[in-house]
Amino acid sequence: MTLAKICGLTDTPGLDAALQGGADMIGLNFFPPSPRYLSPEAAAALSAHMPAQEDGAPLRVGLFVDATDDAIAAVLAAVDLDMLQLHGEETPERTAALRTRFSLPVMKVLGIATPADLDALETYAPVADAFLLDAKAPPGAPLPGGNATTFDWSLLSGRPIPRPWLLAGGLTPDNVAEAVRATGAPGVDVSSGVERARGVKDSARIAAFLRAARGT
Ligand SMILES: O=C(O)c1ccccc1N[C@@H]1O[C@H](COP(=O)(O)O)[C@@H](O)[C@H]1O
Repeated sequence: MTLAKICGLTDTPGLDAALQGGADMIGLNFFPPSPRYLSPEAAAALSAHMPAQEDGAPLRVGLFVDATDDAIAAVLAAVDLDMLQLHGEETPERTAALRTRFSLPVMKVLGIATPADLDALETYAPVADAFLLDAKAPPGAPLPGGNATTFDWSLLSGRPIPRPWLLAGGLTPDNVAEAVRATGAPGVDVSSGVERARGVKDSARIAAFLRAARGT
């Protein structure tokens, strides 16, 4: 079954929809410019609504963009995370250092627009536990992700991905089944596509996305 991550949750109705729909991972956004940003305290309050890990809770993934060690440490002092999502320009060396420093698995994000962008898979494979393949942010976009932009999925065809991976970028309840069919992605990640306004999650769209992803 296709794994599903709901990213950028900010409130309990959205979290409840993700839990009830059987999300495998939830994303907490710690990039201050994002409309989905959570302070460490807000993330801790939201996380308190999650069931215990032994009761089958989804993995809590912390999204960071070129964050300092201190910023990540401040988050981890407030809320338990199961994985770090690195959505910035973190080098392989920085990725390895964060993985070691915080003893957490790391999902490195690669922005994809051309076949050459996939060459980074080999560079990061020794230091990343998983990959997230997202559309490269359009020029002038205010954020490096969360822009509701798809990329040309055919770029992935015939390209082995050397770690577990999620497909992201412009996914919605309406296109996720086709995205999985076209790419063979073992998992999918969504933020904008399950919102009713920028940064505001919609429970019905979360449920529909998870149904559609599950059906694949
Ligand atoms: O969602 C954000 O605000 C965000 C900010 C900075 C970096 C990444 C962000 N979101 C991630 O972007 C992808 C795709 O999002 P979308 O579904 O196209 O909106 C997803 O991995 C989010 O985790």
